[in-house]
Amino acid sequence: MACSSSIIGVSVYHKNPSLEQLSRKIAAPAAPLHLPRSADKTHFTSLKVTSRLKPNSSGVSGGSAFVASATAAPNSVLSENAFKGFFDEDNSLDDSDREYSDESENEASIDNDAGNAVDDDELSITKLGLPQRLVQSLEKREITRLFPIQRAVLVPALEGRDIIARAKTGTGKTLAFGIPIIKRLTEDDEERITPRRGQRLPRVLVLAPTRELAKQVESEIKESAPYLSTVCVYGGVSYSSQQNALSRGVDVVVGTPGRLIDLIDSNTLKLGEVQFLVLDEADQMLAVGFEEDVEHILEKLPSERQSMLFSATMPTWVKKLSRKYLNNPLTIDLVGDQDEKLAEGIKLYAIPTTSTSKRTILGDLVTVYAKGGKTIVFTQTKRDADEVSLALTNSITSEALHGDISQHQRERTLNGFRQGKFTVLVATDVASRGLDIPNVDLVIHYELPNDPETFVHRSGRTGRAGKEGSAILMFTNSQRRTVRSLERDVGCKFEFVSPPAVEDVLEASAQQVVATLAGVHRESVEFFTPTAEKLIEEQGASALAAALAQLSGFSKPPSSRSLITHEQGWTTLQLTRDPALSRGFMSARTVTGFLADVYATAADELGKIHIIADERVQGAVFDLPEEIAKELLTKDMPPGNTVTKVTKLPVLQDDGPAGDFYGRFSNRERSSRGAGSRRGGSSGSRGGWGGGSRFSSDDEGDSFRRGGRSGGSSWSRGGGSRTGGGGGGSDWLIGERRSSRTPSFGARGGSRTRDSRNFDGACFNCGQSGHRASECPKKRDY
Ligand SMILES: Nc1ncnc2c1ncn2[C@@H]1O[C@H](COP(=O)(O)OP(=O)(O)OP(=O)(O)O)[C@@H](O)[C@H]1O
Repeated sequence: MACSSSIIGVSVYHKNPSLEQLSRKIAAPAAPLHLPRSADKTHFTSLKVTSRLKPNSSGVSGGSAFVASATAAPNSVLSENAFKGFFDEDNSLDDSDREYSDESENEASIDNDAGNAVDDDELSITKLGLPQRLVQSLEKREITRLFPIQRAVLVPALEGRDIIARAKTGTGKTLAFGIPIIKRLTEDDEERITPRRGQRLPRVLVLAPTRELAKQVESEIKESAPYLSTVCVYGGVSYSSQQNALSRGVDVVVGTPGRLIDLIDSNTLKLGEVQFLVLDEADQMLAVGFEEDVEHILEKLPSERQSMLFSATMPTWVKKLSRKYLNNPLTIDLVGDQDEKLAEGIKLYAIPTTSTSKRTILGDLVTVYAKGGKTIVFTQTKRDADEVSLALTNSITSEALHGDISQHQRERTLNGFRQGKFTVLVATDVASRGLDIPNVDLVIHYELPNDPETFVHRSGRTGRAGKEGSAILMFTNSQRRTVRSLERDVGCKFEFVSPPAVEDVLEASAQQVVATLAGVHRESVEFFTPTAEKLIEEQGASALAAALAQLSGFSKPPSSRSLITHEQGWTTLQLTRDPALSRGFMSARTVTGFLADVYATAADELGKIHIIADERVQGAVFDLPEEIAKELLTKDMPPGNTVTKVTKLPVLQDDGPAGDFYGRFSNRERSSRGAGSRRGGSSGSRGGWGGGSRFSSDDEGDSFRRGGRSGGSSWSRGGGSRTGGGGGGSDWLIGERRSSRTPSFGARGGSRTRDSRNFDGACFNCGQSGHRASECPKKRDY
């Protein structure tokens, strides 16, 4: 688990000045506190809990609300922006708070770590006094025990309290409000002498920021209480079916603000009997510009009602909304101020890329990390979502989802994804909030999210309901600092990894193919068995290997790929020198000089160079075109020098330039894009890996190799620069400087004169400047 887990508290506070004061002011009876055992493991590692028992007016057995003090978090921006100081402007408990607080007869603090027994039964839905019909439908869905947020909300909700709540993604917030509301409606109906029939008006209104979320809430409520009439209304589809459904009589209306207003204003939706209001993802309402609409709707609701607001953060508008429209709300915060904001079970990786290489490696990430399961890739723009999805489709089934896609198509796409008709959904942040798609194994942040909350919500599409998943953040060097702040803000740690090596992709592909074999029909297997037996007899295991390669899409061997630039057709090699046999320090120039002496063609074709950070190692990694790298590896090396092919990059010096580096050099970086002539390597039918078309780089320009190198990235040695002097200054800028100073050596493909008169670099052999190692007076025999 990449994210560290620390204290998670359940904070229940009235207009509280601080959690500590709260602990004193809202004290609790010394009643046994029942916390979920599972919560101990998965949601709470350390919990300072104060419990408070209300008279059992709720009808819930063992009805205890719990109050916990989470230790203040100095480092959590998310929390700070969210709930911290929510009630700062009103630091004292008002009369109603006191009244509520005083209802307790006993007061006690219970330290859960001190060993309070947790009663498993407490969370069992059969022990909560819920209506039998509700219990049955929940059990049918394999929901047998409450999740912590559901447990925390249940009692105060049943007591009629207004509630503001926050919990991590995928932890069951929908049923947190759903269960108490359904219980109240169900019991209300059961107690009626004359049943509500015909044109009954809605008793519950749920507001959601997106159509997808609204539909999801609708289906969660419908599945839990099929006997209630639940209608979902949202824009982008015709009014008539929604109008008809409302006119037939309804118990619960779930909707997005725009369409709700239309229906209210046309008098189709009447809110006069609404008893429960739920605002789901309230902060997101603000983000998508629904503030006015939401307020307009809230104004139309009966003042006698119970309101519950779920929000990940507490921007000013949401605070204002709570003050204006909620009645003395109880705040339940299961995230806490100093903890990681991500659900447990989400493993986090970060991968350094460039804007070009991310396209190249995306498919491989999906292959290696999702292992054939479902993946959601998040992009910043709709255009990117379309393009990335299209490019992926060459090798992996994929669809795009964003706001420009028609509502019908969005639903079709989501259904197809849910049903596993395709495995990769490429989406903008329209899908980052609330979407509950079971068994998403991998989330890829193709672009950095705009803020920590978005990161949490995107990542939270995996690892839901206690399951495991992975999230990968792709970032460029200029974004390295942002990644670090993200770690601080979210309270998590990334595992920094390199893009998958060719071998990893092959292995993962093979495993996926093998997994699919189990699904081949027995009769088909029988039909092919004689041929298989004959093949095995003739060719042994290689026949099966060939079949696996073909099925994996690798009928031809894939070309290698640079570990530095991720460019196809390049190989990354490592040069290591024995310090006892060499002088001076390793620099880019050293590499150039070394190659010039050992294999001049390699020096000509040299790509990027990085020096290894470990000071005990005199070494560098560098890129060469695949064939030239192979050739170099056959050459005799001078004593004390080793050249090897690397599959994983060592830690490199100056691993990332300062944040403004790409600002200054961004044009150069862009001009160096493209796989150029190395594209179209030798990959098989897989559609691009190595063949350049898994993510064809055509649209990215073509300048890197041919002629473009000298103007390439400032991280690359410019074309032909090997003979340039470039004394002093950063190694990384050498190529560029030299190519302008010594043009005769710059143009690749042109005649390359090895003229020592122009050599002002250092000798690889003795370290003196002005001559090459081959001309070194102290030349060793090798
Ligand atoms: N008590 C439970 N036991 C088992 N599964 C549950 C339970 N409660 C909810 N679930 C399931 O967990 C999944 C996540 O629930 P839900 O979508 O309500 O989470 P959420 O907290 O609203 O997530 P998000 O913050 O991403 O919107 C759903 O598939 C839901 O059916």
